[in-house]
Amino acid sequence: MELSKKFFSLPLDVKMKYKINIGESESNLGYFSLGQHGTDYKEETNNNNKKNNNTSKRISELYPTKEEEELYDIVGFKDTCETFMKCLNRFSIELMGLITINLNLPEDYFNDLYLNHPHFNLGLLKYMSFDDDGNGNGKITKFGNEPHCDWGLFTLLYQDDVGGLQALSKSTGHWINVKPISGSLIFNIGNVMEIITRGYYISMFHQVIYNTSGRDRYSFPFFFNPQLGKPIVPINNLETTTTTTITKIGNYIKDPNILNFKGTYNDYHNIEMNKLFKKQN
Ligand SMILES: O=C(O)CCC(=O)C(=O)O
Ligand SMILES: [Fe+2]
Repeated sequence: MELSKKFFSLPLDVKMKYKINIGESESNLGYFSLGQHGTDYKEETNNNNKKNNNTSKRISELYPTKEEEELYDIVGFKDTCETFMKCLNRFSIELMGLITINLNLPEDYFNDLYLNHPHFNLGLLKYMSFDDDGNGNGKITKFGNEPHCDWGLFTLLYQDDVGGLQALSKSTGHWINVKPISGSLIFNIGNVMEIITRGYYISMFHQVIYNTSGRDRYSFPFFFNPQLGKPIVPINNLETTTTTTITKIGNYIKDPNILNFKGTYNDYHNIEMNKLFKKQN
């Protein structure tokens, strides 16, 4: 937490050295400055396990070098991010095991499909606190993070104690505050989990409200996804009771035919990336 606060307090020109490179294959990696997200009022940097799976085509560095860590007083930044990702990856694999139990599948069901080389991303997010109320022309136009569903299998999210994350209740259609609980992680189902379980688990619309709390908010989402080249394979013989009912909130459209998706995780990732860039252009 302290290192991430220090990272975000570096001068903008330093942070921009690690900026996202739109057009690269993994263009969601790196640093996004405030204002680069349309109506989202957040700063963000994303790292993944590219060193471990050797699939990254990213050219520029994602992290400050050792010398830069010394220079900017953020010694341990890269190591801490990598250790955190390693622990969350191990925990995610355990969670996939628990999911097999819940679905009455053999315990090793997901091993070859998704768990040999999972693709994961760690986001470090800062939602700066603003003085205005976020309203324009009487309606809310500003968000911390616009309503959306996460894309992959699931997300594990650490949030500080400021608050602002909300999840959409399917039964009432109202936003519910996801109150910070010290020492906890939030488990959030993503779209790919909905596809492979044929809607047994449904991905959750969530948003972060525009921060006017008087304190900057920090959160660390860890996105756990299948390997990019692996096909998304729906589980046979799974009795499903529900299907996606809510498909559009704000600017985010969740494909109403999501359960018919066929292709690799990379194909799915590209569909979502294209939606994101279309929205931003
Ligand atoms: O900051 C948060 O609490 C949520 C972040 C989030 O939803 C995301 O990055 O996908
Ligand atoms: Fe999210």
